[in-house]
This record gives sequence, structure tokens and C-alpha cells, in this order.
Amino acid sequence: MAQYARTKGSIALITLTNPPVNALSSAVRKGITETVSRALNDTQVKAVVLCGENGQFCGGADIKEFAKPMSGPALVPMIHAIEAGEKPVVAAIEGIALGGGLELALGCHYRVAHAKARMGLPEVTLGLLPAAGGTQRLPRLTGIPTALELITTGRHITAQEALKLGIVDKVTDGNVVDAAMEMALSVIGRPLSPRRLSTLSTPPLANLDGVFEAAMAQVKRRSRGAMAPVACVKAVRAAAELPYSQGMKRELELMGTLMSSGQAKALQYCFFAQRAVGKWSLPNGAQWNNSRPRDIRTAGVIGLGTMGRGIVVSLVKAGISVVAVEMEEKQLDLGRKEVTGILERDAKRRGVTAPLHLISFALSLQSLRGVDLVIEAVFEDMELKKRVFADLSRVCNQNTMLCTNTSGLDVDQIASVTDRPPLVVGMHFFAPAHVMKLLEVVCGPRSSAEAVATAMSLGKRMGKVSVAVGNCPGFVGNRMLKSYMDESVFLLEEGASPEQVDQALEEFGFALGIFKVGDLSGLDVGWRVRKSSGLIGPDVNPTFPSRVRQGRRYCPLPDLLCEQGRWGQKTGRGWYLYDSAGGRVARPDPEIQRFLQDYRLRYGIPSRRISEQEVVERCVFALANEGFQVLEDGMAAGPEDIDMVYVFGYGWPRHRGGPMFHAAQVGLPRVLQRLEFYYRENPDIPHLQPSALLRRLVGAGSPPIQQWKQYIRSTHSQL
Ligand SMILES: CCCCCCC/C=C/C(=O)SCCNC(=O)CCNC(=O)[C@H](O)C(C)(C)COP(=O)(O)OP(=O)(O)OC[C@H]1O[C@@H](n2cnc3c(N)ncnc32)[C@H](O)[C@@H]1OP(=O)(O)O
Repeated sequence: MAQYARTKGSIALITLTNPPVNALSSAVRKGITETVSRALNDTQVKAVVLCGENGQFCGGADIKEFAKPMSGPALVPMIHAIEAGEKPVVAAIEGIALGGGLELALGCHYRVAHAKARMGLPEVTLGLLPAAGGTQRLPRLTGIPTALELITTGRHITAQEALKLGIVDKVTDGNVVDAAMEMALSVIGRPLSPRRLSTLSTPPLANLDGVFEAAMAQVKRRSRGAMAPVACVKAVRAAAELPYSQGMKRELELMGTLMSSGQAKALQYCFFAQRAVGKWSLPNGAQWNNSRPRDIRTAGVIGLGTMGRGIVVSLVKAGISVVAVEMEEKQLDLGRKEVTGILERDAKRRGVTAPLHLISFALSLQSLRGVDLVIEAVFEDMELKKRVFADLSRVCNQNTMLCTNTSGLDVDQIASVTDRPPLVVGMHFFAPAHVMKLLEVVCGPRSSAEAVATAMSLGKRMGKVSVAVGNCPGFVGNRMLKSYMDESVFLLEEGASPEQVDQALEEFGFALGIFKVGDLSGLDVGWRVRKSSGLIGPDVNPTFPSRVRQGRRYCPLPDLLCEQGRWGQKTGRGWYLYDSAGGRVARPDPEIQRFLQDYRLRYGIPSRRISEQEVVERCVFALANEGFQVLEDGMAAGPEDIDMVYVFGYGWPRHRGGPMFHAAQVGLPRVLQRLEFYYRENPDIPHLQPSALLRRLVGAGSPPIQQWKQYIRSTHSQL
């Protein structure tokens, strides 16, 4: 787990060997401890170089071990032994030095990095802090503001930035181990004390209190209830105010609290879930590691509305040539202006040239004849989409893959009008598509393994987290969202205000409450969907619209709002009031209070006080309950897939792990009991009726989330 070799006569070369990222497992720590001791005791050895096998220095502590009892040598004394040793140790950083990997390098006396290496202390993203001395050594090296920024964000930096910040001593384009050896030979005999970061003082800083108060305010604003960023600020403050040994005690104490927290467990679950969702499989045995994606070099995008523009930008940024098509000249010009603007601003921020040469704009589908893949992003209307796909079928090469960005329509129906159903899949992006990380890849019953593999891999190329989902109305994300949104408006009927519901959900950790989200995306969007799905139509009494539709409770409040022209931010009024059309700052609107009171009076609904607990439970447990149903129906491969859809597509607070993980963490019996209670109170709301899978899991003693798949009775995966 750590190899030892003596080279150039006097240099000991220690190589970490734990593929794929040389994580610091207990075996690796044992290997490093033993080989460092051997080098320090070998009189022939004058200096040591520490490197990692296979072009990766070290990916940090082994995250899998966090869930197990600690065994083997601890990281802190191991790093201390390196730093305190009387022989210079040089870290040769290639690939990555992350978390404990960078902390290990900071314990070395010198650091040489390859020009393509990346470094960082991402522990905060796992609900932890850099507790192998990182919060104490880094501020002593870079100064407090830089250390605060790197530790509280977990941002990865390039070798060039690390050199500028003084984190590494040299950057090379060549062989990093050779460069580190050269450095090791050149420093033999030089005093080591100035190189021992733990013995240095943090660089003085005027207005220390102000800096830490500002940092604390910033992390609290950004982190929506996450504990780790707050603990990181406290640990760095200890570096500024306490001697090293006391700072280390504080670091350990803070880490102890984080390590046992539910938030750390949730964030670590997300780390593995994010990787697990890439490992898709279909019922016919095709899966991620036996299906070859096509190489996509050219793509077409039809429709340059908000979604289409974002998709064009994402494709172009992934290096793919795009033909963007609109039917009307005015829309095309508008789209061209927007896409160009986004790419130019992005390029300016990154100091590169905008890849505008990769895009061409056209007014006819004929221009898509030769592309490898087309993504349709026209209006959400089945008849329109069918027309487009029938045309594409005629126009495009026989081999061109045809994808739809529908947010919930039947992909198989769309495929059925083409001459190539196996080459049709859904690629459901989330707005704005060049920003949001989620991509739902909708596997129609006739989509081929090659088409699924291609869409999944294209998503990855675009920097998305691609999740394979089944073809049901709303797929996974929007299907579940319906219960969540329905609950939120039912709560308004029963006495809550939009701001009260939003505040409870934001306290829970959502980036934005559901009513603010509605105003942001436009309330008319859902209105149109309800009209096309027959929920609103000529038989609805316009003055006294029914509260029961299609056999279940229905809340007409959003429709009534839309009829008043309150479509959200775009009209300056929605659930909230804005300064003007397009305004962003939401203010509670007294008119909405009156509107809600009148509505309750008219329908004879008694208004009651609704607690924050009820808001969160009804919205969030209803969401998870639908998630159990999604699993039971075979529309998602596992709870991880659902959780990643919510974390990356719907602003779900990552430190709560996703709705399914949250249900597990609250305790399935408790979730079941609360759903039973709310369903008893509201028998006209079917989505509050506990799902059969939830009952079965509780009956089985609430097994860990990783075992849930075994309890899905109908193992008829629709993927
Ligand atoms: C009092 C207690 C004191 C304890 C002090 C502890 C202080 C230190 C804490 C830490 O170091 S926490 C860990 C910090 N490191 C990270 O957060 C890095 C996490 N990894 C990544 O960001 C990426 O994996 C990567 C290294 C940038 C590589 O990305 P890439 O896209 O190339 O590959 P992946 O698919 O992500 O990973 C490949 C494979 O490796 C597994 N893996 C990666 N890092 C770790 C790790 N640190 N521990 C365990 N396993 C890791 C990853 O899960 C993948 O596995 P498979 O899916 O292939 O099985």
C-alpha cells in the first residue's frame, strides 16, 4: 500500500499504491508510517520523495472507512512524524492532492506539482473539515483569507493557482517525480524549521474579528443550515488565535461533532450516490459497462426558447458542433443573441475565446440532415412534438439519434411516429440548462442500449449528472414534484400563507421555497400543462371552480391567480409582489392575504394555524411517498437515483441527502406514522396514503437504504 525504493543513492522514494485514487485507507496509512520510519532511520537516505501510483498523488482519506470503526495508524501523528523528521520530504503531486492528500503534502517540507494537477480541501462537501491539520497548516502558509475561502468552499485549484498562493514550491510540465527528486537533492542540508508549517505563525491580519464575522455571515447565508462550513470557520479562527497544539485540539473537537452528524452521513451518501447513478442497467442486461456510446461530434437543437438556448450552450461548451434551428426569423435572432451572449460572458470570465465557431443557426430542419444527434426543445405539446419527430425522421440520416427534451410527455408515443424508435430517448434538461447539473435520461420501452449509453455519456461530457429514468408522466422528478406542489397549495387553502410555507421549506434547507420557485419559473407554465391534461376546461365553473377533479382533491388557487394575470416574476406579481415585471425581490403581498381569506370564506374552509412541522412533513413526506411509488413502479433503479434527481435538479439540500435518504434518516416508521395521520385527516388526498413499499420496508424492520431494492415486490424495471 506504500512502496519503498532507494534511488539516486540517497533518496528514498515512497509510492502510495491504492488505486484508483490512492485514498488513505488504514493499509495505506500503515504503509506510509512504516516506510517513512524506514527512510528516517536509514543512514544512507538523505531526503525523501513521496508520490502516488498511476499519476494520482492522493484523493484523501478513504471515505468508505468513515462508516466503520477506526483502525490502523491515525493520520495526524503520521503527518506529524513526516514534518518533524530530520530529513527533507518532498511531495511530488500529480493528478490530485485532495483532502487528507493535500494535508499530507502540507506536512512535507516541499511540494512540487505537475502543471495539470489539482488540489483542494473538499472535506466540507462531505460534511467534515480538514482535520489532519489542514485547518491549522494552510492558514499559516497562505494567510487566513485564502485558507478560509479554500476550506469553506472545498474548491479545487490548479497547480498554477497553488504556485501563486505559495501552496506549492514548483510546477513542472515534465516528470513530476524527477522534478521532486531534483528538488530533494538540492535541499539536502538546508535547515528544515522554516519549512515546518506547524511551527510558523499565521501571517498577521488587520481587523481579524471583522474578517471572521464576515466569513461566518457568508457561510451561514450560503450553506442553508449546513454545519460543516460553520465549523470550518471556527477551526481556521483557532489557527489565527491559538498556538498550533491548541488549534489542533480545537480542530479535533469540531471534527468529532461533524463526524457523527447526520449531515456528514447524508453528504457522504451523496458522494457515492452521484457515482452510483452513472452505473445504469436495463432489464435486458445492457448496462453501463457493456454498452458502447456513440461518439457524438455534431448535434442539432430545435427550438431556441430558454431550454433550447441552454442546451446549445451546454453542447458547445462540451466541444460539440451545433446546428440550432428555429422556425421564425425573429425567434432565431433572439436565440442567437442570447446564446452568443452567454458563451461570450462565460469565455470572458474564464479568460478564453468563446467557441462561437462551433454554432450555426438555421431556419429549416433540412440543416439537420448530417448531424449525429438531435435534441428537440420545442413547446411542451404532444401534437407539435409528434410533427417535429415525423419531420426529423424524414430529414435526418437513418442513423441520427433523436432525443426529446420533454419534461413529462410519453417518449414512446413520440418515438412511435419515427422510423427509428430504438434511437429515440428523452433527454430532460432543467432550466437554465447550461447551469443546472441534472439530466434525466428517459428510457422508452423501445430505446436501445446504445441510445441510452449515448445519452448518458453525452450528459457526462456536458458536465451533467445523468440519471436513467423510466417513461411515466413527469418521469421521476416532475412526477414526484406534483405531490409536493399539491400539498403546498392545500396548505394555503387550510390557512397558511405563501411566505409561511416558503420560510418553513427554506429553513429545512431548500434554496427557495416552492412559491418563490413558482414565481421564478412562471405560473403560466403549470397552468398550460393543467389545461392540456384536461384538469381545466369548459366544464369547470369559472365563478366557483370545483375542488375535486379527476376524482381527487384539487386546488384551483393557482388557476385563479393566473386568470388575474399574476404569472410570477415576469408579470411583476405572482404569489409575491415584485417591484416591476421581471423583478427578482419577492415581497409578501397583502392582496394575496385578502384573496386567500375570500377564497376560504367562499368555499367554507375553516382557516387554522399551521405549524412549521406540518408544512415540512406534508410537503416532504408526500414527496418521499411518491418516491417509494416510483421505485415500486420500476421507474427509477434505486433510491440513490431519486435522491440525485432531487439534489441536482430541484434544489434539495444536499446535507439532507435527498428525499429517500431523508426518509431513512427520519426513520421509516415515523414517516409511515405521519403519513397515516395526514391521510386520515385528508382522505381525499391519495398521495398521502402510504405506499405499499414503505409499509413493506417498515414491516421488514427498516433495512438500510442500500438494501431497499430487495423489497421492491414487482421487480419490473421500466428502465
Ligand atoms: C479525527 C479524525 C481525523 C481524520 C482526518 C481526516 C481528514 C481528511 C479527510 C478527507 O480526506 S475526506 C476525503 C477528501 N477527498 C475528497 O473529497 C475527494 C473525493 N474524490 C473526488 O472528488 C473524485 O473521486 C476525484 C478524486 C476527483 C476523481 O474523480 P474522477 O471523476 O476521476 O473519478 P470518480 O468516479 O469520482 O472516482 C473513482 C473511484 O474512486 C472512488 N473514490 C474517489 N475518492 C475516494 C476517496 N477519497 N475515498 C474512497 N473512494 C474514493 C470513487 O468512489 C470511485 O469509485 P467507484 O465508483 O469506481 O467504485
